[in-house]
Amino acid sequence: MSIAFLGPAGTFTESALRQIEPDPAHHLPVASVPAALAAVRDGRAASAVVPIENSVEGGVTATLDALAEGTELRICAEMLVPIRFALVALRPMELAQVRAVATHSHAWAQVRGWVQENMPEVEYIPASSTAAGALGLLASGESAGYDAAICSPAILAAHPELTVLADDIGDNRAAVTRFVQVAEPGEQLPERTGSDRTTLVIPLWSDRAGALLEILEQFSTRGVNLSRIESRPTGASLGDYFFSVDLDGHILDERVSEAVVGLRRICPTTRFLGSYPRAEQGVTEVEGRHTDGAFRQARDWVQQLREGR
Ligand SMILES: O=C(O)C(=O)C[C@]1(C(=O)O)C=C[C@@H](O)C=C1
Repeated sequence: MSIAFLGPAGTFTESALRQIEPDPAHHLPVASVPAALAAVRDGRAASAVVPIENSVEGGVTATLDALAEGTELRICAEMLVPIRFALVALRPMELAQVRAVATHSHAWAQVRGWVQENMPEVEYIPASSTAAGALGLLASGESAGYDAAICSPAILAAHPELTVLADDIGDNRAAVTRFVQVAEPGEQLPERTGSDRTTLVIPLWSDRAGALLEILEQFSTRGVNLSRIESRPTGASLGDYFFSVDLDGHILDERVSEAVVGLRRICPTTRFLGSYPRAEQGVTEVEGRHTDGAFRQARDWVQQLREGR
């Protein structure tokens, strides 16, 4: 079965997808992140690849929100894609001649400085993806409603008829986006590698003082490092938030499972979105008192006490 992704071909998401499935015959392009997750939920796709975090813009809110609601899905893999943007048009033109430019909102946010400096008067036209903006130019020409698009230079391989007006225009040249592959729960958990990530959704169950501290303590007392924590409105009412959290470690690590038990006791609607290998190389450092062995030893000791020994 195919893998759904934010299409069309030529998006950064497609570059991420190619890392795990190079054959386009197995790719199912869709128009949005919620549509990609819906394709998994209704069985049209075996899994989906969606962006989750950008090193410049932070969490991809469309993904965080769509994973936090609806039936539970599980992240089973992650991929990193270096982000480089090109400004393309149908013909060579001066930057001053460009009146409107289309791209994805996340891409727009990452070229703001360059645009301000080089095309301060240009109008921004939102597109469902970077590739959709570029292909819209090719499909509709002058009547597209814009005369340039900001997209991945990868699109030029399939569409050499596009003219590059400017390349490498990102405000941060080291920008990277992290993508995740998401499937239905029920598949086996990805194996523990020693360099894993776990993603959780934690609805803030109370707005009393110290509620967030109580959540964080579950992790800190077990030596679990959080690599991302973001609050998102649930949409139910003002002040009603959930936290989207990434932590270093696997649910099969004792320190992580103990932290999740503690969390679930104080926040019974905590959602587990999966444990999966980190894309970056390296091993998660764990202090002696937080290793699996230390947890087991302490538990065995308590067990003996409970047995009256
Ligand atoms: O529009 C695309 O090409 C995408 O794959 C989406 C997306 C995103 O949503 O962040 C992916 C990476 C870039 O940071 C910009 C846009």
